[in-house]
Amino acid sequence: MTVKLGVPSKGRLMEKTFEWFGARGVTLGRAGTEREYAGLVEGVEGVELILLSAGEIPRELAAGRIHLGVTGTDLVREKLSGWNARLEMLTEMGFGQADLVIAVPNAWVDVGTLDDLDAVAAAFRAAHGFRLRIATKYHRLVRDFLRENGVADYALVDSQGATEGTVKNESAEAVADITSSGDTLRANHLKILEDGLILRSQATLFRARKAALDDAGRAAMAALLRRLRVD
Ligand SMILES: Nc1ncnc2c1ncn2[C@@H]1O[C@H](COP(=O)(O)OP(=O)(O)OP(=O)(O)O)[C@@H](O)[C@H]1O
Ligand SMILES: O=P(O)(O)OC[C@H]1O[C@H](OP(=O)(O)OP(=O)(O)O)[C@H](O)[C@@H]1O
Repeated sequence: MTVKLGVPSKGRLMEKTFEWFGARGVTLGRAGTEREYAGLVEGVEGVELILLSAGEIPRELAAGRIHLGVTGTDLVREKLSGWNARLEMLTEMGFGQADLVIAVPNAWVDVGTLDDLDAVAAAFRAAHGFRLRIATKYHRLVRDFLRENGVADYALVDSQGATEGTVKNESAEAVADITSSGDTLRANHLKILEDGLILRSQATLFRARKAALDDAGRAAMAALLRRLRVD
């Protein structure tokens, strides 16, 4: 039985993951064209590369359909309740660093903290007859964070991309999204609340606790982890 390794299928996470494995003597690559999601592995026996959306990797690991997977800690925490019981974090990989934050328009000069947001949210509802909208794709993490911080009078609006644009487009008043350099927030005239950091994330190698392996698979897993120096 081969060890199934799930890696993001595109963009910076895929490229950096290939580099990270390459630096440890394991060559990962695409088989065929850019649109083909089969992978190649060289330098270690018995390992199969599966290219997947970064957002699907947590669930594939939890279901035991892949044995190892690379994705952001933000996506694992968002997609899996009780993630720790289902996945084991093997190593942080030192790239894909990003912060999940709550941001509001720069023009809201009186709003700098979550308490201010809470106050504005109540006033907003009274004035407009609907709740202040926060656009995000991180529903679980944002709801938990706002509940813990006593902010209740809001509605989440689902946004699967270009989230910072929702304020200008008037489909939300605030956003909860990933920021790295801060360029996207600045370009969209948004500021992070002083206590608005929900979590810090980076690309991480995870192992599925549930995925079964036979003797040959266990030997391949041990050899791979030795090579990656995470055993
Ligand atoms: N600007 C950024 N800099 C560094 N890491 C980032 C940045 N934006 C997102 N990430 C991280 O990259 C990972 C993948 O992000 P995202 O879900 O946006 O990927 P995607 O390319 O849209 O993937 P999918 O195929 O799932 O749609 C997440 O863990 C996220 O934290
Ligand atoms: O702080 P910055 O360095 O500007 O990076 C942050 C941006 O990067 C990500 O978007 P991505 O490019 O992955 O596109 P998306 O909108 O489809 O998520 C994230 O959603 C932010 O929009």
